[in-house]
Amino acid sequence: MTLLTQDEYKSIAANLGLPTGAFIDGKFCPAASGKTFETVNPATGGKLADIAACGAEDVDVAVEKAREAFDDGRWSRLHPSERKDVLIRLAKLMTRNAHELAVMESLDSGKTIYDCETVDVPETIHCLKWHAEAIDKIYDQVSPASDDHIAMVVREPIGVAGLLLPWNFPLLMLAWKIGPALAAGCSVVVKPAAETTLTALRVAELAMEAGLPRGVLNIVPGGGAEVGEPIGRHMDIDMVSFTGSTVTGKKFLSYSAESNAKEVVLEMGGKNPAIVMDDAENLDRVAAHVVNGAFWNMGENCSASSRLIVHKDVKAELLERIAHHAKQWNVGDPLDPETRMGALVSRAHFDKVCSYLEQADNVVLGGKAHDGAFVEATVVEVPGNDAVLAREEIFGPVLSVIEVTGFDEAIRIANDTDYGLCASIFTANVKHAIRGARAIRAGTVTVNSFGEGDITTPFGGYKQSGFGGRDNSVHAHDQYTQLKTIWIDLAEDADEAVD
Ligand SMILES: NC(=O)C1=CN([C@@H]2O[C@H](COP(=O)(O)OP(=O)(O)OC[C@H]3O[C@@H](n4cnc5c(N)ncnc54)[C@H](O)[C@@H]3O)[C@@H](O)[C@H]2O)C=CC1
Ligand code: BAL
Repeated sequence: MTLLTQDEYKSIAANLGLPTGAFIDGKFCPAASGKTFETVNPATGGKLADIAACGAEDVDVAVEKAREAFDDGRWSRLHPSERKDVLIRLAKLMTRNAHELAVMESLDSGKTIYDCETVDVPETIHCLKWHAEAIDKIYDQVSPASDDHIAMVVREPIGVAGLLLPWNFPLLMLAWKIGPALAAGCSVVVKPAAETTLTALRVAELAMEAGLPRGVLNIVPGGGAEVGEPIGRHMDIDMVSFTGSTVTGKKFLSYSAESNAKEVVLEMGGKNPAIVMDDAENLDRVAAHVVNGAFWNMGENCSASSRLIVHKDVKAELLERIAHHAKQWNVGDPLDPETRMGALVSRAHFDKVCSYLEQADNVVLGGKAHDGAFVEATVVEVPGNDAVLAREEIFGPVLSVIEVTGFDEAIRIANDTDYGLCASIFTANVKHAIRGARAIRAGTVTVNSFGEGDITTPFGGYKQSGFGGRDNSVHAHDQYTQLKTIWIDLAEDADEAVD
């Protein structure tokens, strides 16, 4: 991806046509109530657009249209390779409109244009392509039944899926959900986070241009109580896949139990440890990974390494090197391609992060907040793992440092959390690396690096970080399909028939 100049990005921003309606049955429409809500650029506080503020009535229409599309087979019963072709056309259209999508994403969320151009947009496109390419290569099975029977085990699309998105990776989380759901043949009703609705609406428009039949992809903007809960409680939605906070995620279990027992997949919060042992090689490289893990996307990342669990013998040197690397994470105008840390997503979230900064007694680095929802890369030493800053998901650029004296203590502290999304361990000792990776109760453990794996590896959490399934990889496909057994009797006579 070739980056443009700040002026060129500003010019794209000034000329953007922003989508503002709900997207239902292949077209934009106002909310049934006629209400709208403002979406703002968190870096400036300026209004970007008034978006349709939908409610339960709009969810009902979107589900009805999604169900119609699913039942008549206009998408669900296409040959998988035909679905693949449409999704690949969508990926190509997104590539053609990549700068526009990146600018829209940056304006709406405060993310840096650098990340939008180099990560969010290309990974979104890659994700859609990957699931499209996979779909005609995942085979059904014939079970090893006796000579008198043949049994087929087939995967069918689950039906209408409700997809609930967070604001920290608006495009990428859309792709993580619609990629496998649409490839599998489902119809979907998407609720973007109210803070970041624009790019999902634009993708829906591009999907129509790519040839996706109407009714298959519906986007219903609005608030959690107004749109999210009606999706969770809807009697004609077959499953929901949610990414967001643990508090809200858990509500979907009640919604499901109190409605139609729909399947629920939850990808929730994290308080992810980065363990650095005294034998870790190349502390400079380790520091670069720790800084990237803690501050990338302003720490607004469920997999952010927000707890540094470091051996006392290397702590001083590591903190020095962290300070050196953190200086490169400059705060600035998100549309400047040199900026590495943009604005937090909203004034409300900024206030929440600032309230944590106020509780920090021993700030080693940063600690300052600036108007326009900007927070510096911050490192805080905490007295132990019981400190609020070590336990709660801050979702901002704040790294809490906990000192330990040995491997077993490091693992115990790493696991002393309600969460279990990701973890990393830095050590040259192969036994510690493997024992640590096995002992840490988290869905992804990286060794000598920070990361989430990639599209080929499943992503999701243990404990209160996840429930019911995984995003990414072929396993994501499981969420959006169900298994059916077709049992065929081949017996010739009555005796064999009842065996
Ligand atoms: N793990 C993750 O990826 C994310 C974690 N968070 C954490 O959550 C905190 C709060 O951020 P929020 O935006 O409020 O996250 P949230 O978890 O409340 O929002 C996620 C999605 O759920 C919807 N929602 C909210 N309340 C709902 C309800 N009662 N019923 C149904 N749907 C509902 C939202 O509109 C949004 O689309 C953040 O400070 C951060 O700590 C936020 C976003 C992503
Ligand atoms: N890091 C991808 C998932 C999330 O932050 O919500």
